[in-house]
Amino acid sequence: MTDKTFKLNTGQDIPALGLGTWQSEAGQVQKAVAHALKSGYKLIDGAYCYGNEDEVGAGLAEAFASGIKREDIFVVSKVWATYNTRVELGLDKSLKSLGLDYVDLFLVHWPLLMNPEGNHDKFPKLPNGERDIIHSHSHIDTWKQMEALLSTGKTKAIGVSNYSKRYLEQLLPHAKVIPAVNQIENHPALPQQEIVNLCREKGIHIMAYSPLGSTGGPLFTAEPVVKIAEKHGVKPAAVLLSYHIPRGSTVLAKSVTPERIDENKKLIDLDAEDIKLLDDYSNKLTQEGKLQRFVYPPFGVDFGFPDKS
Ligand SMILES: NC(=O)C1=CN([C@@H]2O[C@H](COP(=O)(O)OP(=O)(O)OC[C@H]3O[C@@H](n4cnc5c(N)ncnc54)[C@H](OP(=O)(O)O)[C@@H]3O)[C@@H](O)[C@H]2O)C=CC1
Ligand SMILES: O=C[C@H](O)[C@@H](O)[C@@H](O)[C@H](O)C(=O)O
Repeated sequence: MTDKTFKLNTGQDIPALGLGTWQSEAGQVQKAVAHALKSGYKLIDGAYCYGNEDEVGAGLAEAFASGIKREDIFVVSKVWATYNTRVELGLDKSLKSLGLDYVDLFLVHWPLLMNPEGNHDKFPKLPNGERDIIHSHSHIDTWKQMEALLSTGKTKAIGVSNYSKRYLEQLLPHAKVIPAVNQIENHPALPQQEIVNLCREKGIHIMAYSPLGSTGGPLFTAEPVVKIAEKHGVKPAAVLLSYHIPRGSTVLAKSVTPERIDENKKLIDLDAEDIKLLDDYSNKLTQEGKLQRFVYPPFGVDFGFPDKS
């Protein structure tokens, strides 16, 4: 599955499968990135916020030294929320850590501004312990800065992350460049179909994050996932990752474990019966108000996600 790609609205090919690096510890992530690239992965998803782009960069360098070419891989980074009024500076910092002169895709990580002059580079806090957010900032102004990045050559494409339908509808009338991507949490327990449908209509590619349910893979025991895995003789991870391919989405799987990095490449073709089983499960959770969102940082901001609004 590592050779399958989708087309972005920029004309670029984006791999269907990528290695995630959130919470990948320094000391492990270099090896994970190098191992993934040497074993055929073509996409690495990172972010300034993850605090490990130096090690990701060391992994890239290791892969390049083994003969992998820069132009054959797709590197993603994201501007962190304290840099949403300084996106080029954010990108420069990521590029320096990664040891690259461009990324293939640069995303707005979250559509809000945390105080750039606050008491911490990434997570400024107020005296009461809440995150220090500049509520008067418009995410549309961040997007205008993102658009200006394209002429610098430091990124081939720009996109967003954690954008709800409501936020996309605010942004799109003001966008000179339609985001190439919206990276969102997506799995059968959080299909976010209204966002996926709008993105499809507007030509915005979905990158699905936390496909296994994030840390520890809590979705491995979901009933339809187990059933489909047994039917195909694969592990639940293969079902959860494969779910995204017929949806036309790129899927990001994080692992620092070489055996799992290898295992996660082995996606399967889900048949119509499997897809119906997973869709029925999603619909049931939606109707019962039991959707599961695993990544919802304590920003204290209403991002417009129906399960959280
Ligand atoms: N834009 C955004 O705001 C966000 C983006 N992301 C991106 O998406 C990526 C993936 O999402 P993430 O939240 O990390 O979680 P995932 O859903 O990818 O799950 C990762 C967890 O599953 C474990 N795991 C991986 N493969 C297997 C396997 N085959 N069998 C058993 N366990 C397995 C990993 O363990 P181990 O590593 O120990 O092997 C880790 O604990 C992130 O790393 C990041 O790049 C994620 C969240 C938010
Ligand atoms: O990409 C992964 C997530 O969005 C992560 O960057 C955030 O959850 C961050 O740790 C936070 O606490 O705000």
